[in-house]
Amino acid sequence: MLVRTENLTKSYGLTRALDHCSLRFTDGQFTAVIGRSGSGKSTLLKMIAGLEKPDLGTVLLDHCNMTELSEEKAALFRADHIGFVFQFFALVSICIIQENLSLIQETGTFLRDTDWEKEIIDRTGIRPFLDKFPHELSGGQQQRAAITAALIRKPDLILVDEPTGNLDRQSGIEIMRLLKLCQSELGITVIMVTHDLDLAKQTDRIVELRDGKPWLYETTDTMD
Ligand SMILES: Nc1ncnc2c1ncn2[C@@H]1O[C@H](COP(=O)(O)OP(=O)(O)OP(=O)(O)O)[C@@H](O)[C@H]1O
Repeated sequence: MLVRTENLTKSYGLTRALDHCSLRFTDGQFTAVIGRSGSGKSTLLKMIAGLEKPDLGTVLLDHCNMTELSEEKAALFRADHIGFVFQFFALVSICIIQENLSLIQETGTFLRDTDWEKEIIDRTGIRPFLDKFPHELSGGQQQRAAITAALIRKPDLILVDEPTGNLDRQSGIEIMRLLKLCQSELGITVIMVTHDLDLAKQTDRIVELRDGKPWLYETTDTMD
């Protein structure tokens, strides 16, 4: 999915979180969004997902103008096209992992594809945990389950916020391997917010936000 933001501007009271932010994320590209705390990274993800409306500017996901959709239509579009992986895992705590995966498949217009479900469960390696509750898993295992949940509806875009923030190093490496697999083998556009420059350098491209505006870097010539 091609993602474009044009002049995206959003203020909260007197704080300008995004300031005429224009960016382009090519179809199938893995981009890291970095920047200091408060530079607007999470706000950018929320706007791209249509979770909040900007004060000014547009978000285009392929040919869909997210900023013009009603809340209901934006929710359906998200369910059909966007997968989310957030730092504090988006799993329902009172449901076992299998139920979590089923819940995700029951919204929007997605027709359940059991072959795909099996494949993705094997690739993320969570089959042994399907009958467990989230609290019975380690942080890395929970994050793998969250990535499975994000992938199970075959999204065109995955939005990731601090995927390895509270994980040990080995689990972090495993999560990055899975995210890279989403891009390289499944052709999904991945946009990942992170504070971790080592993670960012593993992607195709780094975008730095400063005061809600982009500074662009190519991965090969960044900050070494
Ligand atoms: N719902 C909100 N209400 C008020 N202010 C907000 C809200 N969301 C974000 N902000 C402010 O907008 C600015 C950008 O916030 P944002 O969360 O996008 O930054 P960030 O780069 O993701 O920060 P961090 O790296 O700390 O998560 C900050 O100054 C923040 O305090």
